[in-house]
Amino acid sequence: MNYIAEIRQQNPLIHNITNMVVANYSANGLLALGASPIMSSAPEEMEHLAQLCQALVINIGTLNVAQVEAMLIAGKAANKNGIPVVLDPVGVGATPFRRQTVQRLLDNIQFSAIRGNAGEIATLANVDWQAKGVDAGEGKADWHTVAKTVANANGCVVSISGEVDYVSDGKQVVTIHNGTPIFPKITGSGCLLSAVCGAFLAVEKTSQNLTALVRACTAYAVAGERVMQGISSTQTGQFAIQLLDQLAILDDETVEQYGRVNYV
Ligand SMILES: Nc1ncnc2c1ncn2[C@@H]1O[C@H](COP(=O)(O)OP(=O)(O)OP(=O)(O)O)[C@@H](O)[C@H]1O
Ligand SMILES: Cc1ncsc1CCO
Ligand SMILES: [Mg+2]
Repeated sequence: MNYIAEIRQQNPLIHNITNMVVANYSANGLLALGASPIMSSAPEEMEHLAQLCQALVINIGTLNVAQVEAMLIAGKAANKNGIPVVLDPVGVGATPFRRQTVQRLLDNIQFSAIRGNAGEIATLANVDWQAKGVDAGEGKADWHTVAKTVANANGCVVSISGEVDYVSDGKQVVTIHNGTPIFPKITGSGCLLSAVCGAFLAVEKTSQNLTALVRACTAYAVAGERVMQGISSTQTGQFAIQLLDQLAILDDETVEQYGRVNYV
């Protein structure tokens, strides 16, 4: 399937319950790609939004108690309506509140995909890890096993982003060897990727969630590589802006041509 063409044609509405750092950037990134964003965390309107939207993205970056209530209502309503739900467990290892909230979300919501950096997914797999706040941090793990384990434990697709991205549905593991080390130098690059995963899942009507996630992660990393053809590795501000520009002109053929994807 040509996911990007489908997104531009269908213009899916993506509901994001996200953090205050990245709300604007994520909304602009979804618009650039050809989807439509709506950002909302009001518990009062979660059920109504589930009637209107084609995907839900839950991001725990700047949690508060009211937002957790909204996430639970929205996630359950999305499940009832058959809308895909993505979880970005931002900084889940950092505090007990984040850990407990992610556990509640996983216990009450059936996610289609979980997308996080190495530290976040290592935490979900109970791997010993030195995360640094919301950043990936340091440690060693067998990522094939971690991706599979977390996918099987939660009955969904799991994507671990980093120098290599690992995507698994619990059976297969796919590695993606695209991207640029400047990505972690801008805040919210992973949060936007999770929103982009929501847009790809929104147009995937045959439950090929592994394929949708692989294509989303490949497309996004290729867009980043194309930005770096025109700027230097210290131009983080330009990178943030021009990533939006590249998402706006990216097409499925380019992703196919430049994607370095291994099915293991
Ligand atoms: N060292 C690297 N080399 C190449 N690509 C990278 C590298 N690190 C991250 N990426 C790419 O950056 C993108 C965002 O992933 P990253 O792991 O930085 O997210 P994140 O840590 O969740 O970000 P944030 O929490 O700031 O939103 C992905 O497409 C990933 O492939
Ligand atoms: C910096 C930061 N703090 C909470 S969320 C966030 C955005 C990157 O995940
Ligand atoms: Mg992140």
